[in-house]
Amino acid sequence: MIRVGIIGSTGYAGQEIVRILLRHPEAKIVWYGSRSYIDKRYSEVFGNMFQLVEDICKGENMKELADQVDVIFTATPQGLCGSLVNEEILSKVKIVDLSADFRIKDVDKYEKWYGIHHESPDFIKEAVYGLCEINREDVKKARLIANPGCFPTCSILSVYPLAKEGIIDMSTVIIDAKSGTSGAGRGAKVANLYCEVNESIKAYGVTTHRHTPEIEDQLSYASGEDVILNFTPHLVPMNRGILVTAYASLKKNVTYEDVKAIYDKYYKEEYFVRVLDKDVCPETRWVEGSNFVDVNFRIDPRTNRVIMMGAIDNLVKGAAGQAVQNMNLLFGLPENLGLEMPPVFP
Ligand SMILES: NC(=O)C1=CN([C@@H]2O[C@H](COP(=O)(O)OP(=O)(O)OC[C@H]3O[C@@H](n4cnc5c(N)ncnc54)[C@H](OP(=O)(O)O)[C@@H]3O)[C@@H](O)[C@H]2O)C=CC1
Ligand SMILES: CC(=O)N[C@@H](CCC(=O)OP(=O)(O)O)C(=O)O
Repeated sequence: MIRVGIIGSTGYAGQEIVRILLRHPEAKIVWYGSRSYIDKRYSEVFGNMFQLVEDICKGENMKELADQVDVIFTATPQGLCGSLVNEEILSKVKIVDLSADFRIKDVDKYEKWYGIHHESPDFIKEAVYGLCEINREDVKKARLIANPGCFPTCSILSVYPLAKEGIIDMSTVIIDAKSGTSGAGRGAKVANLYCEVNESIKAYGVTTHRHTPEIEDQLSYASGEDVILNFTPHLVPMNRGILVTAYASLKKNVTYEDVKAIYDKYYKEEYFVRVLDKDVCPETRWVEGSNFVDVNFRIDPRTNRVIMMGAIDNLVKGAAGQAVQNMNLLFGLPENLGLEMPPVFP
């Protein structure tokens, strides 16, 4: 049995790890970490866990935790995992970090986009970017996983096959994305109050969103080019879900069948990536509560562009589900163990 500690178990991403691992046959949570609810019963914080979790929330104590568990999930704000990691800890325990601290290889770029000082830059090189569909073999050998961001997960998986095969002009890529409000976390912020969000949609972080360099880096590795792109997220009045619509100019004449064959080449064997039938557009409602990524595309012959689309649940494939997928690989388990829940609807 894998012993699990979760730092940040009382946040949206952390509670989703709890929900998933309660049904995982090979994992047991032994540390429910919190900052604000220390000594409170976990089920007092989340009523859905009443009579399911009897544990009491504990403060963050990395040293003690590393002696008691096999893997630590850090579902905490940017900068925290970076301040906790060191050689002693990593020699005892594996870490799956849900924040962005180890996702961007260039520390100056990280510090510029996130506006914080990185406290353990020496470990950035070793960290593996945990997008399992692309980096599976490296994840298996890792000690420290940088769990991808929610927008990047959906954006990269939507565009990756065509970037990798070189059939799109990477200088023309535009990614338009929408997210439900759980993407912003459980902390109280005026911008996320019901009246501020309900019945409205807005773009935010236009030209400055911190997921831009993460997406650019990964699509640069895929295409072999230095990718610079436009990424514009929008906040929509729903709890969960991310929808990506990405645009790029085609470098050559291709048919539906040509492009479909490329998506199939990369994703046919991928349990969690569902390439939808012709002309079916991904919808967040069809992936909610699941670890699936639904993708599809359409060619627009009038503009010679391809439109690439994807949908995920930001808390599952965009955070906790992907983190558990990484845990499974780290411990030599089947990748989809404990993650086979179908989407919920309605
Ligand atoms: N929400 C999402 O869709 C996604 C989130 N992520 C990433 O996951 C991480 C968590 O996000 P999310 O769950 O949304 O955020 P929340 O604000 O909902 O939760 C943050 C968690 O971190 C804990 N925490 C905050 N500061 C500290 C500290 N100094 N020491 C220990 N624990 C602390 C909080 O504890 P307490 O509640 O006790 O105060 C809480 O459990 C972030 O890095 C985020 O970027 C990644 C992908 C998607
Ligand atoms: C709606 C909303 O506010 N979403 C968040 C997504 C943050 C997130 O998921 O953070 P990671 O970088 O760890 O993926 C945002 O745009 O900042």
